[in-house]
Amino acid sequence: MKNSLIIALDFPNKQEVFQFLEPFADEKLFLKVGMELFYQEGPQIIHELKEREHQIFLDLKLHDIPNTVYGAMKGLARLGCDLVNVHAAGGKQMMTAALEGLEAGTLSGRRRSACIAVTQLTSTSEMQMQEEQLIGVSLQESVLHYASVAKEAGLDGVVCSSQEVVPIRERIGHEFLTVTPGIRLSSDSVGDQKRVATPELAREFGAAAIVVGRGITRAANPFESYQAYKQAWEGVRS
Ligand SMILES: O=c1ccn([C@@H]2O[C@H](COP(=O)(O)O)[C@@H](O)[C@H]2O)c(=O)[nH]1
Repeated sequence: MKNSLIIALDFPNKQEVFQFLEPFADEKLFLKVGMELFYQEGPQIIHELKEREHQIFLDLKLHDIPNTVYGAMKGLARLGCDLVNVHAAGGKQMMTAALEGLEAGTLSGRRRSACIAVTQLTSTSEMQMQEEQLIGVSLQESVLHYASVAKEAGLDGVVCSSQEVVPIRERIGHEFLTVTPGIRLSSDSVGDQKRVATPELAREFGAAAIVVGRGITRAANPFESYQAYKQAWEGVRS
């Protein structure tokens, strides 16, 4: 998981996924399946990607009452994904229930999926957070608070922007995973993301993994673009 580049498969169906993956035939990738693809293709898409020996982040961002999240995670655990997630805003009890569900549903002899919590979406700016969520602290404080609650609930890490990686690692420790979307090369358009960073900057900050979607999937040459992101992300690690 550490030092991974995770490709967000934001496609409407599996035909487009497998067409996208054609040039990557020799690569074992870390792939993120989100709501768009999972709601169309269901669990079968996970089985098919795992058969090809890719690692999977199932990004469904569960957020509901603890009992419902427990049941949902128990079911998802059987898919054997490497990483799953919830929204930290669901609270500590909900996050604990998510972990309990995962543990209850993990098949014997298998490792349970790592579970992380979304703090503040990378498409949220400080002003939006304060005005729309009526949160009266800085965005960094809000992210740090959610990260601390996720740690107390026993989760393995968080989804945050690269900009919050250093304070999270200082407060919670270097083993706590920081998975960072909102990654752009300096030549890319930012789109709907607000808190962005280049792969180089994410590496310098110490992010555990970066998530890249459109910069690769919508590139004229996705394979070349993947190589460019990978080179920038891997750089020379200290
Ligand atoms: O805070 C978050 C949480 C999840 N995401 C997901 O990551 C990718 C990013 O895609 P890009 O095309 O590189 O912007 C996407 O699947 C989001 O659902 C996020 O961006 N921010």
